[in-house]
Amino acid sequence: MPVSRLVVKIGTTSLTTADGEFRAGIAQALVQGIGAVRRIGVEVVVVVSGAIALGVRRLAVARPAETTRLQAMSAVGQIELLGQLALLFHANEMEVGQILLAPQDFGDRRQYLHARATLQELLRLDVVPVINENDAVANEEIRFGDNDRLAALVAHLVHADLLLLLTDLPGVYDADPHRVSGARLLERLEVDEFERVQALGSISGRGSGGMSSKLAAASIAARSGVDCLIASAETASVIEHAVQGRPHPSTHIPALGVRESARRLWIAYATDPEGRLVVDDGARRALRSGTASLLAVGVREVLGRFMAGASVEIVAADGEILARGLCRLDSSAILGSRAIAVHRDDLALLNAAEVDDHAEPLR
Ligand SMILES: Nc1ncnc2c1ncn2[C@@H]1O[C@H](COP(=O)(O)OP(=O)(O)O)[C@@H](O)[C@H]1O
Ligand SMILES: N[C@@H](CCC(=O)OP(=O)(O)O)C(=O)O
Repeated sequence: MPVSRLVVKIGTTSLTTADGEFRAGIAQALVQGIGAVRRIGVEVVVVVSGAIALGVRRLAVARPAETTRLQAMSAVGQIELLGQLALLFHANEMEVGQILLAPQDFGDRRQYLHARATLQELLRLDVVPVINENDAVANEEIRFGDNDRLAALVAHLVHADLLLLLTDLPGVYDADPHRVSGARLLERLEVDEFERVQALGSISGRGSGGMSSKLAAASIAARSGVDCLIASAETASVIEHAVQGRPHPSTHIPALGVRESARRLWIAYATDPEGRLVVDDGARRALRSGTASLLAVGVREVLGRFMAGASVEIVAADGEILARGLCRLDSSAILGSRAIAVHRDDLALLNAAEVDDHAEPLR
């Protein structure tokens, strides 16, 4: 299928050196690639990472572990990141507009519609939207923690045809090549084959997601009806090749023929569960039907302490993970209650092959 709208995500490891310097050469090549595909009519939305790494370098401190300090680093580095990128875009005769999104924006319908309207307006004005996570104000508990998922949710938001995740390796391997010698690149991977991959977090100390967050992003994309390619930012003409077919080497994760709601994908892949509900067989069957809410009477055990509104994992007694959802009750109020624990609107089944009655048809 020809690509008319592309979301390209460029990771920290591509845009910064190990010392936290901005990699102007790579950035310049990618901006030129974006210019080239725009000239053949492809609309492009860019998601970038690297604010924290640049901020750490600017303030000449060690990379902090503490969230508030990381957020402060991001506030400093974001200015440099967008400043450097804006210079490159302007030099290549493109206008850019910055959007900082928080994860909650995908859980709140009004915020979601606001973000979508602004993005659409930027595209109408022929401006390239450049997005990063709004680290400085993101809620610690439910941060994305990485921009891969953010990019995938943005791909859903703008009805992209393709999500291109650019990183430091040519794609997904069966194991992390930085840790396992002889790891093999997987050229094509279906969402239900992810167990073939030993995907681990980043060890670069700069990027935060690693390959596991890229696979989560690919799942979101697939369930949004969007194809996903994972490739190296250093592959020559990678953006041009991605819209014309595919770059070699790369990993292609094909779209599923559904478009689930963004809110559901946010619940499934971008919230951090604060507890677990172990449910009985009747509740498991009801959940599997895809149309039922989880009633508190079907919950056998509650693990963890959380307040109403928290994200929870829903598991069967044999340990099978069934779903994620936002629980309407405090953890202490579930057992013995006859109320709805997780409403079907706040529930996301975790099996990609599920039938989703809320799925919107593809456009
Ligand atoms: N199965 C895998 N295949 C490829 N890379 C993997 C795998 N598992 C873990 N990784 C790690 O993911 C890293 C890329 O993620 P990350 O450092 O977060 O980059 P980015 O900044 O581009 O998001 C790779 O450098 C690699 O060490
Ligand atoms: N918002 C953060 C993103 C960190 C992050 O997700 O990094 P990466 O794994 O490289 O996409 C930043 O700009 O530093």
